[in-house]
Amino acid sequence: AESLKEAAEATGRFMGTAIADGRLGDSTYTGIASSEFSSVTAENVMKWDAIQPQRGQFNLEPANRLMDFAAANAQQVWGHTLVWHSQLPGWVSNGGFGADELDGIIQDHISTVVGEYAGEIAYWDVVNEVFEDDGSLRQSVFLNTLGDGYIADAFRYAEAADPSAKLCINDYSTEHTNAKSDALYDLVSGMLDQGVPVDCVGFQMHLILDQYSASDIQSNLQRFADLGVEVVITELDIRMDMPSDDGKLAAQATQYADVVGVCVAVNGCAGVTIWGFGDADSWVPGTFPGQGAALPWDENYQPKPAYDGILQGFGAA
Ligand SMILES: OC[C@H]1CNC[C@@H](O)[C@@H]1O[C@@H]1O[C@H](CO)[C@@H](O[C@@H]2O[C@H](CO)[C@@H](O[C@@H]3O[C@H](CO)[C@@H](O)[C@H](O)[C@H]3O)[C@H](O)[C@H]2O)[C@H](O)[C@H]1O
Repeated sequence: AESLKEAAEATGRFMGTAIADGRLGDSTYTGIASSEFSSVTAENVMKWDAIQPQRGQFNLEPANRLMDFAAANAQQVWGHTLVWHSQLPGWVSNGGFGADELDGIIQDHISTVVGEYAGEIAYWDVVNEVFEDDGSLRQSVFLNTLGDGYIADAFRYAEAADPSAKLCINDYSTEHTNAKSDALYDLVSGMLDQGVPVDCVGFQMHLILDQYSASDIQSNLQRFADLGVEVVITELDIRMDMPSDDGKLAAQATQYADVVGVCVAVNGCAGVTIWGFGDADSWVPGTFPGQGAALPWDENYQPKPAYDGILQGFGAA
């Protein structure tokens, strides 16, 4: 295979990346983004604080830039994200709205944003990170004002706005079998029983070098796929303690191969998206001081051993 997207395509899957809006004017960046990936996710510009910064004021230009880029490169677009406790503008998080008004605000946000791109965005992260690591529902203005019904309602609003889009619930630290993935499993199977239009489950997979079990990740994802929903790896990166060295980079390549290989082994795993592709654009160093080098291209957009690891995971190297 000449590229990651071709390797993925050969297995009937997509290969995606998060796109940093600020890089779309950089030809080295866009060269890789257009040639290696068949799917793109907005890293930030489709989040509530960016797309509806003030009530009723929708800022679509940055999102449209991504839509235009994807259209020009025949790429699928993954919408990220509609209802999330983080990157929420103050007018929502501190609005002090009653239940009916907040419910209306969520419905208006979803119908406007999803409606704007109806038929153009293939997948949406409808709700993001609704659980705490212990499996309890995360405290948020949504849960505290509306109760847990806000989750199913968000899916119904998205379905009404674009029946053609696949609607996903997305979270992190759910790749292994644990209290959080068990709670997610119970929520998804419960919603399916109630006829809530959940089409897919996104596993972010912000992993740490050498801290994973491929066999456990595989059986965990398979149990979700056995519910009849698609499973997707949505934000993959594998961070290491800096400085990196040849041994760590080789281990990282093996870990990328194993994780991508899990997606290939799981019937119902639709694709893999990495959370950016160049270490210079990664969120990791800013959030985890002393850690980094999490992505398949280095600071100078040169491919790392991890690039071949991903090809290997798709059975192309
Ligand atoms: O945290 C990693 C993942 C976890 N899963 C959900 C997924 O959405 C999340 O992505 C990360 O989500 C983070 C916020 O939670 C993003 O970080 C934000 O990214 C934004 C856009 O670049 C930053 O906002 C800019 O900040 C600048 C200086 O502070 C301002 O000048 C800009 O106006 C402002 O847009 C925020 O500070 C920064 O916190 C990361 O880029 C993004 O990679």
